[in-house]
Amino acid sequence: MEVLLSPLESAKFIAGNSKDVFVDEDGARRVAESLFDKASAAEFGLAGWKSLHELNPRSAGEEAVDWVFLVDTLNFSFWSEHEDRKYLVKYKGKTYSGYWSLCAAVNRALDDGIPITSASYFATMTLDQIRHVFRSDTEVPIPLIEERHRVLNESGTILLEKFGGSFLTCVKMSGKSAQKLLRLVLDNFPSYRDEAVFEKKKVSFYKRAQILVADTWSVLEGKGHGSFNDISSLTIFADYRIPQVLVHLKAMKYSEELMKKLREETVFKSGDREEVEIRGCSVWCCALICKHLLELYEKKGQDMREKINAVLLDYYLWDYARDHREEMKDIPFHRVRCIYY
Ligand SMILES: Nc1nc2c(c(CN[C@H]3C=C[C@H](O)[C@@H]3O)cn2[C@@H]2O[C@H](COP(=O)(O)O)[C@@H](O)[C@H]2O)c(=O)[nH]1
Repeated sequence: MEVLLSPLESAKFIAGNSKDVFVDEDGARRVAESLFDKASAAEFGLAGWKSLHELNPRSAGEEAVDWVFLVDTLNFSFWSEHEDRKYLVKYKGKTYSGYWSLCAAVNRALDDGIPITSASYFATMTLDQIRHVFRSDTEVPIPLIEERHRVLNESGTILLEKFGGSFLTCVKMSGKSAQKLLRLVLDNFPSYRDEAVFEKKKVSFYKRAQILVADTWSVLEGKGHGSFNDISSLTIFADYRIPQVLVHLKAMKYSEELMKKLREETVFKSGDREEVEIRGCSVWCCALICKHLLELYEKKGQDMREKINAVLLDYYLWDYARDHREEMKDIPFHRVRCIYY
């Protein structure tokens, strides 16, 4: 087996050999043009991570970084088999679904005095304690509860043994490099190794590892230990929502055969060709959108490389997908049960 390709190299290779998913270059350019005015607005920037999302930590201290590590260790697989029967968590008078239900459950536990973000606690949590912390306010439990138990015990034990129980220690070791922090996470935490084989090449997505680095950058407000000088080298995070919004915005297309399988709610396995093509083409499509956006600003004599990168584009598109659920209901998302996204 040859060398493992980086997420960006993987995306380019997959998009160049994909059979059922197509990146539409003109569509990507049109999306960039539609984002032109928004890209310089506040909600597109780093500050939006806190100002737009009430469940995210307000502070930028060690406990906020630990919150990010815990949440991103569990940041996977929130989709439900039936849209009308799903895992929901009520918190401070509001009902949260999907990814936000995870954050609501974590904040509910902290309010109840459960030190859920402390490695010394989650390293040895029992399955029953996990069931209690992530209990649902419907009859539908959080998906993959046993896997969540396993990855929490595993990650907590490693954080204790190698980093004194604090993810901030790991961040400090990265020397303000996003790529070094990404490498530290991948080398030490097995559940973050999100890889596949495509056309006999080893490809990578590293969705949770990259979003962990991005959320660390965000919670530290791009300052101090979080002032990563290479944050623009990250790709978007290949989940199951970004592909949906890219198809909705006509920057990406599926073959008829694939669309039929998605509409039939086929459950794919992690590493299936269709899944790898959907994820890889999404990453490549967003790399093109970023490139076009920067070129549009350059034509206006503006260097926006500090303001526009795949992380901020991803956050914007993910929030867009959340806010336009109704308009996007005819675009199916791909279903995989896994711990990677
Ligand atoms: N590409 C990308 N995927 C993301 C996120 C987030 C939340 N993070 C940020 C959001 C606000 C704050 O700024 C957080 O930093 C969750 N997901 C993924 O989505 C899926 C859940 O979707 P739904 O079932 O609709 O809740 C699941 O695979 C989950 O892993 C992101 O930002 N980008």
